[in-house]
Amino acid sequence: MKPSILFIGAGRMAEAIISGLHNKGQKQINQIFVGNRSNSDKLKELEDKYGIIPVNQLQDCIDQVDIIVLAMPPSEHEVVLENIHPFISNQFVVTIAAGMGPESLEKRLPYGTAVGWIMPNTAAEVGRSISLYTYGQFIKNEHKQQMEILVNVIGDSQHCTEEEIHKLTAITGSAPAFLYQFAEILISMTEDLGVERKIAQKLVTEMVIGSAEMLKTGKLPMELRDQVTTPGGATAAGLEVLKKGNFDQLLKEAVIATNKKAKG
Ligand SMILES: NC(=O)C1=CN([C@@H]2O[C@H](COP(=O)(O)OP(=O)(O)OC[C@H]3O[C@@H](n4cnc5c(N)ncnc54)[C@H](O)[C@@H]3O)[C@@H](O)[C@H]2O)C=CC1
Ligand SMILES: O=C(O)[C@@H]1CCC=N1
Repeated sequence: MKPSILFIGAGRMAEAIISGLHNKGQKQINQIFVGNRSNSDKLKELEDKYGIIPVNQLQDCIDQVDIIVLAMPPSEHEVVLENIHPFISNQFVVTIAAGMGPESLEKRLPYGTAVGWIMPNTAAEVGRSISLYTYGQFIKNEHKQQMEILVNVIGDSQHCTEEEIHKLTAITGSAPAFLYQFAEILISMTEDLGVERKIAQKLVTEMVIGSAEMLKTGKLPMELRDQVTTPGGATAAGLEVLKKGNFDQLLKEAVIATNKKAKG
């Protein structure tokens, strides 16, 4: 039987997964219910775009669903799990929140509840997330199939341990923001050189896409960097500035700070 899903939280990440289910998962799922803390306009928008069923009282629909996706901020998990606890029978409860692994879900749900954790990224919006996922201890085959539906409609995926996801949250979940920061600076500098914003954005975007395609060939980043860096040439002068400014160390510190904050 095709599973029905309840999303709790109707933000950016929930919409990206709902959109993926709408576009690619229609044949594999039954109904999608969505509940939000506030903002009924957002639920109406999702209803119009994807045909979801808006939910006012979560407890009214929990017994109609097979999967519950927790798509609200990590800080809201405690209260939401306490509220839904009495209504959980045999639903598969999956969180997408940073720092909220299966262990913390199991502690807050009835003993024996099947739980999972997905760490997606915002490229889910275009079906290109690399999503990390893991399970709790009460998982059955049907839950693995349900997890596959969720991760496959938003891109590629990698099964990990809970501990690995804690450590990799910065790398696959947050580092897109680091890359966008990098792009923003280059675009802004290009504009400062007198290039129109639209063109500047195109130049930097195509440079990033081309570089990503090169990485996909399987060549090592070091090898690709060396290909760009003519000995004694222009790029070497730029890389030297990054080295002197401790770019490597700064990036490492950003990763460590992100994971520290995510784990709470
Ligand atoms: N944005 C990102 O790149 C990623 C986000 N995540 C996780 O996804 C989750 C959602 O993040 P975003 O979609 O970016 O945030 P968002 O701010 O766009 O969405 C959060 C949604 O949760 C709702 N909400 C808040 N408290 C609630 C409650 N008590 N009950 C029901 N709904 C409630 C809000 O109204 C909002 O619709 C977070 O837990 C975050 O850690 C995970 C990976 C990447
Ligand atoms: O910033 C955050 O907390 C979330 C987790 C990974 C990406 N965004």
